Amino acid sequence: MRRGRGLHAAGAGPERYQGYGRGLRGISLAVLQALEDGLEKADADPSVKAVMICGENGKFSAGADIRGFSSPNRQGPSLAALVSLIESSKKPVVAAIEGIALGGGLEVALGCHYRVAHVKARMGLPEVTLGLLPGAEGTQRLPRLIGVPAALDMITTGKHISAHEALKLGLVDEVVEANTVEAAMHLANQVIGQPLGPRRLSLRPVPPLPDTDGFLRAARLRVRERARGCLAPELCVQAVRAATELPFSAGVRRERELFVELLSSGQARALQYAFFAERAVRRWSAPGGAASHGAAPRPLRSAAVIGLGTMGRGIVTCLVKANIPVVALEQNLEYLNVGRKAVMLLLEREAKKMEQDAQALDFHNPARLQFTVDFDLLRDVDLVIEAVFEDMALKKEIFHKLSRICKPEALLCTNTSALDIDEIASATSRPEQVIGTHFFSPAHVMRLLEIIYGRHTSPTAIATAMQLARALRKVGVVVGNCFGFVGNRMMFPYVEQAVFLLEEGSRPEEVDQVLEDFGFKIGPFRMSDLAGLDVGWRSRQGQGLTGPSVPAGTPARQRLGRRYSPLPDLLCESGRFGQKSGTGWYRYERAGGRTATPDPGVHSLLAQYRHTHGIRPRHIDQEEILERCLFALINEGFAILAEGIAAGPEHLDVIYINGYGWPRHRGGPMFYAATVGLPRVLARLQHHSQAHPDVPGLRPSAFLEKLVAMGNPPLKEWMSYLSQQSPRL
Ligand SMILES: CCCCCCC/C=C/C(=O)SCCNC(=O)CCNC(=O)[C@H](O)C(C)(C)COP(=O)(O)OP(=O)(O)OC[C@H]1O[C@@H](n2cnc3c(N)ncnc32)[C@H](O)[C@@H]1OP(=O)(O)O
Repeated sequence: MRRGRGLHAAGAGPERYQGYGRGLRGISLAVLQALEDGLEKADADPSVKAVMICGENGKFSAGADIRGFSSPNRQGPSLAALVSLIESSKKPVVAAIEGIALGGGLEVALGCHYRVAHVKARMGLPEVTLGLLPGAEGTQRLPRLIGVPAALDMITTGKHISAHEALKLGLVDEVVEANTVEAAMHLANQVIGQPLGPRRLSLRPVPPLPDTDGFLRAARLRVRERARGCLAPELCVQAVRAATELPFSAGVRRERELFVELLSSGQARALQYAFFAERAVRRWSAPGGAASHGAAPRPLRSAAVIGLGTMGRGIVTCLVKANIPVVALEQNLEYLNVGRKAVMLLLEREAKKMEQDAQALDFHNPARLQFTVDFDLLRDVDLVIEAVFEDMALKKEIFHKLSRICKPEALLCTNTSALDIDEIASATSRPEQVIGTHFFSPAHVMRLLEIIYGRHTSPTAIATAMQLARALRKVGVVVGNCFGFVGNRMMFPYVEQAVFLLEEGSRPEEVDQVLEDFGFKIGPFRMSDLAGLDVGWRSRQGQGLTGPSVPAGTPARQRLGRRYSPLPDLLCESGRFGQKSGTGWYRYERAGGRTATPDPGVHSLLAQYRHTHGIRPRHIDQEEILERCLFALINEGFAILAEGIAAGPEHLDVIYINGYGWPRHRGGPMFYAATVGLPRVLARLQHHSQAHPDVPGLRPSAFLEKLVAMGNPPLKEWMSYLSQQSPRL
């Protein structure tokens, strides 16, 4: 609720109370105080017959100030008390909901006796995504208004719903296309004198279900399954259960207890950190001095995608969904037809998911989506995304062609997960226009877009790529150019450590279980099977780590002077490529099957391998599995920060949460390291590297050592301890 239009009284002439804070920054104490004062004044003033509450600048409220939850000095009027005050007003109170009513904002609206929403308004209780629950009595009022199933869905998912959905659910009384404030005032005038008792949600019973207990038990299991290890969804279910079992006031007490439990959990802090980290990475800077505030993006009115394999298809789909006309190009008609069919299938599915907006996709219209084998059609596009397979020579050939054909200002993007952006750019006459855009599979689903600048990439190109991320509704993170960039570079030591653990005595399913219990969606071996073991195999062959180019006489477990595990290569040599072939680190019901079963074939392969190399298997406990995998990944993160490849630890965390299945309620790997404490991370790495001196990835990074020596400063200060960042732009 914002200054100027915070609270209006309707009836004997509208009256205005001022002094309300800044809506999108959350409801401040000043807003709470002003609303309380305004309501008391309105109740005491006989000339005021009804009250209308609205926001400023077309936004009702984004809810409580999230930064306030971690402030130790939270004092002043409480939001819950204000909501009760609104509900108990003797004069009808109408909420005029424009823009957004989220969290505490929606709870204020639930305290009102009537709610009018603008047709474009969106409403929700997203507290669960911040590790909390709607603690201003929302878990008690919403089920009374819209019933347990719909309320539980909103509260446990935090999803935003449209005004039309809200009307269908009975959350709002009216949806208007014109002036919401006037419509609310009109309604307020109409209801003057009508009894308010039935409109006070705290006095209503919760609509009964045939088997409320069974419904809530099933819901609890569902949320546990959906958000493994995450507390908030489960406590949300408990709060709604309280609404069904207790009188309103006791339910509110229970809600408060659960809220306090969540607030003091580390998970709320981690989730709120993730919220702000995702916003912080929008402000990018690169070591040469280029930064988001000084760079304007170019318009993105049309795009082309080269290569219609798995990645290209997903990228075309997200461009079409973002309303950007696309030219999709393949090398020959045969591949083009296969790609076209696959893209159309994806778009049909997306259209079905979007239901009423499906028409808007309009993907049968050639002006929106065109398939071709003719490079000439790329002449006028604003943006090209090359998504062919990871072959440097092929990519360079394509970029050479693009630099001859495309208009000079076109942004030339390469979708690569590891290759050198500078080398690709060197094939063009305009390296300042070349940038890496690393999409994650499936590209139309995954939220992350890693944006990699090369030595010559211009600030305008970076700004335009960030704009692309926003248009595609993705989280764009700008990083520097190195092998594997940020995400994959940190992933290598994690997976490598997991494989060393197999050599020493673990089984794939044991390692996966530990990491899945930690909260990863899938462990490293299931993940490798899903991605296809042949992908890494080809890459290692290209690097000369396996295959015929390995010099004769190279020891089986040594490469380039360091320990190497050939286990993944052995699997591939025996035709185990993961899900696609029906066998990998696990066995599947058929080629292309998805149900992983521990495979005795892999167990005997491991036993044989250990025997061949004289390794005596040992029992490896969960703590060692977790520490060696996670701390190796985090250790690489510190090296990346020290090299200036990323502007801060938030970047690494946002990449891991959005692209690699890192559990959001643990805040990202670098936040996790800060939670564990850097001295402990360092001590455990030292311990493991002493125990396994030849295993790579465990020797602590110099930056981690430095931070510990400097007294373990808080995460937001880490970067100030780097003496110098390597200029990369
Ligand atoms: C016993 C004690 C009981 C206490 C009970 C308290 C119960 C109430 C709890 C709550 O209300 S928790 C908050 C619930 N609200 C939210 O989760 C909304 C969060 N915000 C958003 O989802 C989005 O910001 C938006 C509102 C949908 C707008 O998205 P958009 O992309 O347009 O803008 P952003 O870049 O995301 O935001 C702009 C700017 O505003 C900051 N911000 C937004 N909401 C809040 C907030 N609630 N608190 C503090 N700051 C907020 C956001 O960080 C951005 O800041 P900058 O990056 O520009 O600095």
